[in-house]
Amino acid sequence: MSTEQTIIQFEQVTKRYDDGETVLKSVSFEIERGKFYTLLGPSGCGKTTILRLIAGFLEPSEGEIRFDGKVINRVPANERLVNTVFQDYALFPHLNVFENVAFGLRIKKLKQAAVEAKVLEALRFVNLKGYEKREITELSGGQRQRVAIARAIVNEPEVLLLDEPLSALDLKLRTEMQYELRELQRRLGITFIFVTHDQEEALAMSDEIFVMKEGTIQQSGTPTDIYDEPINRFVADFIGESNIVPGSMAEDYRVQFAGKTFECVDGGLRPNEPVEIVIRPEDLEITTPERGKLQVKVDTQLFRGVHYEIVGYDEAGNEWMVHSTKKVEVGERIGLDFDPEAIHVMRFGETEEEFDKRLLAYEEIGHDQ
Ligand SMILES: Nc1ncnc2c1ncn2[C@@H]1O[C@H](COP(=O)(O)OP(=O)(O)OP(=O)(O)O)[C@@H](O)[C@H]1O
Repeated sequence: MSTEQTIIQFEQVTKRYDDGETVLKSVSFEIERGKFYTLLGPSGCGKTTILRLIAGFLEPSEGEIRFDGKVINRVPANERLVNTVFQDYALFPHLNVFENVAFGLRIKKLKQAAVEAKVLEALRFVNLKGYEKREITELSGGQRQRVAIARAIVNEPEVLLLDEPLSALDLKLRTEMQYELRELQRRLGITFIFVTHDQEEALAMSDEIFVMKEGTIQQSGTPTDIYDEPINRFVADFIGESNIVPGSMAEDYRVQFAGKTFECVDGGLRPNEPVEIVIRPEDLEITTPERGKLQVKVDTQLFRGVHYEIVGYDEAGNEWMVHSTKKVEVGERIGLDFDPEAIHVMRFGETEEEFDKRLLAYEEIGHDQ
């Protein structure tokens, strides 16, 4: 359902390239004004294709793209209120910082005074005031990145598209730029659509994440929704580390796995229905074998700085990874404790729509009782 807040809408958009390959398969979503969105997924899943469709560099094969409620399938790129920051920044090496940022304004034939005012303001926004005369070759990777952003925001777009803009930076700078970009988006108040295949980056920066696989959106939601309630194995695996083990539903609030029955908070599934269980490594607590809900033999232990990463096997042969500040011994038998809330139950083959429907129906029943 589109609302006043909706700025971009994809309705069953399919994209086939000339070689016949379908790279987007009837994708529908909505983007709201003023939020930070991330398209997250492995290489080749169609993230850049979505950005290029929004920017107007590509036309959909089927379906409709709307901007502010109007269909824009055939509106040329230069008439869209959208700007793109490319992965390689695409700066002009023969122009200095000022002229790189001014480029789009000069094409629009703005007066010199207006160009100066706008360029200086854009440079101030990205903390590059005083760098106007610098050559592009005299800048660090992070500074080039900021010039590319200034060049995009100087046109006052309503939507900024960012295609893996941090991938060329080293880890430390990348983390700094994540904060800067997030902060910049808040200050500008415009919509950012950011592409990455790095799940930590997506979790840290976004209001909403679209998790993609093979030309489809598997799940969309806030970082906590997606982390805590992944709808399937692909999403659970892609976002953070998970223990995923086979099980079956006993009844509402009770699930079986590793040969035992456990209390959980999930429901709305058929009794005996086969399911997959997700428990995050940080939700498992190490205790004695007698006190633990699960008994596990430790196979490996790695020191990861803030915690130990411990991997062991239960008697049914399931692998369990635990993040703990406790040190254990390889070969030791330990107990694992966890809250019913830590168990997340996934139904095989469930789509996002079916998942939402089930949750809603289940919550409504809960309220009536
Ligand atoms: N011009 C083109 N002609 C034919 N196929 C293309 C073209 N551009 C992209 N593709 C194919 O479309 C699919 C999706 O590509 P896309 O660039 O959208 O993926 P991506 O998720 O952005 O990947 P990456 O993270 O590697 O950039 C890929 O299989 C790719 O090979």
